[in-house]
Amino acid sequence: MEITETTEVTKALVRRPSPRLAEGLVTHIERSEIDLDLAQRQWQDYVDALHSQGWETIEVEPAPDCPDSVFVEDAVVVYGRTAVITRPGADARKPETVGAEKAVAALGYDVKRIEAPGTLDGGDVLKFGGTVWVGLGGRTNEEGVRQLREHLAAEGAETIGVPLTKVLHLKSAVTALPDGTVVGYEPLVDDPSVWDSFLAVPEESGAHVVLLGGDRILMAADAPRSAELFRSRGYTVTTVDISEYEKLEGCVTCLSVRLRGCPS
Ligand SMILES: NC(=O)NCCC[C@H](N)C(=O)O
Repeated sequence: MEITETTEVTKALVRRPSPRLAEGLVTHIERSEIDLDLAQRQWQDYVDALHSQGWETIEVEPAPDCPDSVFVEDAVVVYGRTAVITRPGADARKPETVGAEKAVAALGYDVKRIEAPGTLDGGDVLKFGGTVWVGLGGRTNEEGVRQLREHLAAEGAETIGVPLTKVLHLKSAVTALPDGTVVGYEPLVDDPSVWDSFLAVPEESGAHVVLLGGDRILMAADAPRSAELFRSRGYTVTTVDISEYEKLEGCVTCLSVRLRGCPS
């Protein structure tokens, strides 16, 4: 879709992949070999796709010693003027928050933190229409949800914990279309009845959409039938190949943090 001059420019945080990417964690799938060169090209294509859709990207300082740091969404949850620095459930990922905090503080966000014994990964946090659903699975615990609820209540959000047993993060299972319909690949969704409006998609990565503004969405290239389903509902779909990140249980959602209403 052509971007007109009147399209709102929105910002997104991204973080370039670590040279140690291949050492990233895998939990629910078998480890397979990562092609680092290809991963770097795919990351650049992802960033280029955001630019082509009118987004400005801001790079969080690289964390070369953190293999999973490219999955920047897990380190910070942004809601309105509040940025909640997470406390990732996997110890290897805890140092990633340092750079994320610098980035959001520099942008003028009101910075809050998840403190021990709370744990929370940003990939577990699905926000839509004033409600925040948080997956309670391997990475996020009840105390993490309680602290997030407290931080986001000040922004008027209602935060709800939901069960998560089949995939790494809540947003590995479900995301929301621009009209609020929650999309998920049913074999991997614990309880679709949590959402009033749920649409089953035919492919696992069809469950992952990034909202680009208006009727535009970004999704992975390996879910063509889901893309067709979204097009038939009137959405304009951009696709990116993120195969190397999927080998580490990453999705399109976790490679950026979209900053609508950024303070600066
Ligand atoms: N939000 C996300 O879906 N993040 C993906 C994180 C993948 C990484 N290998 C991890 O296990 O933490």
